[in-house]
Amino acid sequence: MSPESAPQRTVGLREGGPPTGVTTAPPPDQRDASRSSVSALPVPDVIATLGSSLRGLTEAETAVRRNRYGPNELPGVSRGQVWRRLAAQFTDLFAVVLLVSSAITFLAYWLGRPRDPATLQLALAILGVVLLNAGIGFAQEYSAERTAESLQAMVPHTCRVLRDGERRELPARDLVPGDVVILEAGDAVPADCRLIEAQEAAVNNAALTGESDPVARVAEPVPSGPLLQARNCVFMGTDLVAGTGKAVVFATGAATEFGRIYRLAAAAPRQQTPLQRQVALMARRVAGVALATGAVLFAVRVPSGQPFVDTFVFSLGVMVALVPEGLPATLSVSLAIGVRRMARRHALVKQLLAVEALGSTSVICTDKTGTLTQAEMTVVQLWADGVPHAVSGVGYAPIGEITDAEPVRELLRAAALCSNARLVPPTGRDAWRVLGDTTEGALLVAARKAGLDPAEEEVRTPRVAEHPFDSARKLMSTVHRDSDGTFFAYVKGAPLELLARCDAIDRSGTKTPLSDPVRTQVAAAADGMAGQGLRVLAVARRQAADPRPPLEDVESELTLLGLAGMYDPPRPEVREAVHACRRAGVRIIMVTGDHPLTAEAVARRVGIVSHPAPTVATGTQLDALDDGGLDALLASSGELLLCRVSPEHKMRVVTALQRRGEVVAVTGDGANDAPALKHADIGVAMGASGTDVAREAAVMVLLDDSFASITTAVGLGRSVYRNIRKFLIYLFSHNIAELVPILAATFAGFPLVPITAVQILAIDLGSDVLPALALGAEPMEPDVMNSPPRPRQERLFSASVVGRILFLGGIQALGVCAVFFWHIHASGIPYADFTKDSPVYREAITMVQAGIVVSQFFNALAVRTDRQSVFRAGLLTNPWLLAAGCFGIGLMAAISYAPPLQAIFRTAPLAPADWAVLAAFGALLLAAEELRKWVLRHRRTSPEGGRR
Ligand SMILES: Nc1ncnc2c1ncn2[C@@H]1O[C@H](COP(=O)(O)OP(=O)(O)OP(=O)(O)O)[C@@H](O)[C@H]1O
Repeated sequence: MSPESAPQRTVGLREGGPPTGVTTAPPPDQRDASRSSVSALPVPDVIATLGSSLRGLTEAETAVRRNRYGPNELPGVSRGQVWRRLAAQFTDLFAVVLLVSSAITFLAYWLGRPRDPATLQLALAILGVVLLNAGIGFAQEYSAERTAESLQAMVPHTCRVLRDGERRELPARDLVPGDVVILEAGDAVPADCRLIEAQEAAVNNAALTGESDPVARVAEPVPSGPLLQARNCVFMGTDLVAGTGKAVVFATGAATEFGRIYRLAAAAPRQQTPLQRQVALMARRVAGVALATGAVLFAVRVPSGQPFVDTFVFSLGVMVALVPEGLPATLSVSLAIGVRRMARRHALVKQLLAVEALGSTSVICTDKTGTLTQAEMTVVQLWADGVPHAVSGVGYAPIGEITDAEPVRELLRAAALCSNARLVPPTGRDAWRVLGDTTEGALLVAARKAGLDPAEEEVRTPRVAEHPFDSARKLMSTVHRDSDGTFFAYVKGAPLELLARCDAIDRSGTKTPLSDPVRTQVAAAADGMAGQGLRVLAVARRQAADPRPPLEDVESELTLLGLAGMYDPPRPEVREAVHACRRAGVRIIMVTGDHPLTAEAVARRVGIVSHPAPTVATGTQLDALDDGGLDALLASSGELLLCRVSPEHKMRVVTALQRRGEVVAVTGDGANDAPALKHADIGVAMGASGTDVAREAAVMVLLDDSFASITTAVGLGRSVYRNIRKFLIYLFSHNIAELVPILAATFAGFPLVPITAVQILAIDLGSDVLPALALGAEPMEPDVMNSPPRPRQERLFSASVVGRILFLGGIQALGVCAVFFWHIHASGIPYADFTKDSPVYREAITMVQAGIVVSQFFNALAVRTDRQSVFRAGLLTNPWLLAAGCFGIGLMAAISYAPPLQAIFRTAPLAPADWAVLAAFGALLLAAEELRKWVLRHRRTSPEGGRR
């Protein structure tokens, strides 16, 4: 190969990085060809192809390549996004409306003759609102994103590299194709590499394949085939779990296999959550109403001879008053509180709005192993030579009783040889551990209980080839060289799948043809174990003609050695969580790769199944159904188990459920679960055992992997939604109290406004914010899981919510109109004689502002319950709310009495009798609400459907 052609081939091995204009990426077929040739070429040729050498690259060459291929980073973590996110805060509809209003007000101030400082104040105040909201929104999103980033930080920060023949430690992002990296057990692989040296190397490919069993790696060339299966390649995001090696990098950053999956997952559009949709809709409507009202007022006042600029600023002020400024911040803070509460209960939510979607979750599709069970397998039953044998002992400690019958020993010897897990003895006070797949770990434990030493067996009959486990085939096989030079293949896997590939059975060491009655007997033995909730594996053997037989040859004409049944205890907390879901009308569908009988037994143990005959469908049955059939299956039964399914089935089921209008939460741990996780309303990944690709695709990560944490999160999600509804009613009702007096004054021909825009902003951003936040942080109500999930179509602004806003806002508006006009009329001054500085006018507008603040205090108490009396719920149960209300009244008192604030707000000091009148109005509001709730409680049905 000529040196000039080398870099060209290298480019062909990656897709990311900035274009150079020197060499272009070859077409996909050539690219794929060069990718697979990486594994097929002898070491010297690979190194030459990649334009490198055994001494690594030179510094000069790496500089050129870094420029050409860019840093070895996954897309999406670049800092540039931060600015885009910040800018996005200003493009939301609230922000745009407010920014335009502020700009126009500035213009009005500038053009005004004389310039009115009140106009400038208003412009600045509106701008302040936008900046404040954007700042809060950005800070929250950014911190949530940082959490997500740190979760997926699996690409190592540093790595050891040979450069100019010297060993160096470098940031992993500096790696380029052609670099030679040095790997040791425990290292995360920093890029996609071809091994050029390997001593006993094994990797854990869980991040890419979802299978956590360590697989052996070699440096020799292997036949071309799927790159991910090449035994001489190691990939970014995976770990070297044993041995050492040197490897030459052939793909970095986005061009790696991990990068490809990552990009695929990122490309699938994330579903909008119900609240996102509703808030967007509401924002549009409110902005529309605000604009229309401003325009109407302008149109009414200009012909009546009011100064043009004044009228314009006044109309704008009303418009701004109508936009609920505090809403976005309150909404995010309330959701953030939900996120924090969930994190405390082991559920880490990556997106704020997912908190609320959790609250409307109507179906949870859950895995079995690890989520419902403890993922701690113990072989408790064996079946060999036609006889069942019990195994005693618990956990991974190889202590327990087992028969020493030869067929059992041979069964366990084969199972142990065909395993990649490792058993780690306790160090200090911790227990025995399994490194790798727990199913295989359990088999190793059983082998040791039978007196076998798996390591010794491996030395006596070394492994020469392996066909790793995959959940579609449900089998794994290895080929070994026996001491006499013959080759044997050992295969283990799901009983039915394996039995179909057997034509003989081992009878006391003799190969006997597998007759149909014996086949039935084996299947019955497997079903018997599965029926007890055991995970069952069959083990078989065959002699192999050569050391590397193709898969079809290895996994055919096998001799069955027996069955192993392992118990995985249910998580103790799951039963109660399942019960809570039942009460809450949340359907649970178990989706598992395991045997239907095992699945059913486990489902019964944790309470998912109580019916004598639940609906059980296998992956094969799902394949036979068209979309209509699948819809019918999902509609037909409450208790449904989907068994022997693949991640593709999971995706299909999620889509079908969503078609039926369900809000679906789905769990997943493998990389190939990513599409289903992304597509679901709530993708739930496992924090302890899942892959990072799954964690990236999911919106929620369970730190403890337990199903119970999903249920808790659903409860908290519901509670957040209720709280959001409370503060929406609270915030919107006072908007009516602000708007109605303005309209009343306009239509009554009063020349001035009963409340100024700056006063309104003081309410919206001063006295109202803290009570709204306190409402958003109300503790979870005990009955939150007693009602069915909110229908997906249910509007946040349902008829009952809008009705309540109008009811509460109407009473407030009546009150403030009454105090305003009573003040004005009691003075006896004609309307036309009022100016902005008339003392009576200043008193009247102070009364209006204070009237709203005081009635909002009572309003906050009233909205805490839907139907129940607030006195029964306890007036003091949310002390933050009382404190926040008192703060608001204190702030209002300062605005009324402190001279500097009086100057800004044009207010006047109120007399004690004035406060008493306002308090009486507030109490009236609370009494009216109590009456409404009483009527509601004594009617048989209510739109709130039995809630508090
Ligand atoms: N390491 C393994 N080697 C061989 N066969 C295995 C191995 N692990 C599992 N099996 C077999 O394949 C079947 C399916 O396993 P798989 O891991 O795909 O299920 P799963 O979806 O992860 O199950 P769960 O829902 O319990 O998490 C098992 O029932 C078992 O019979």
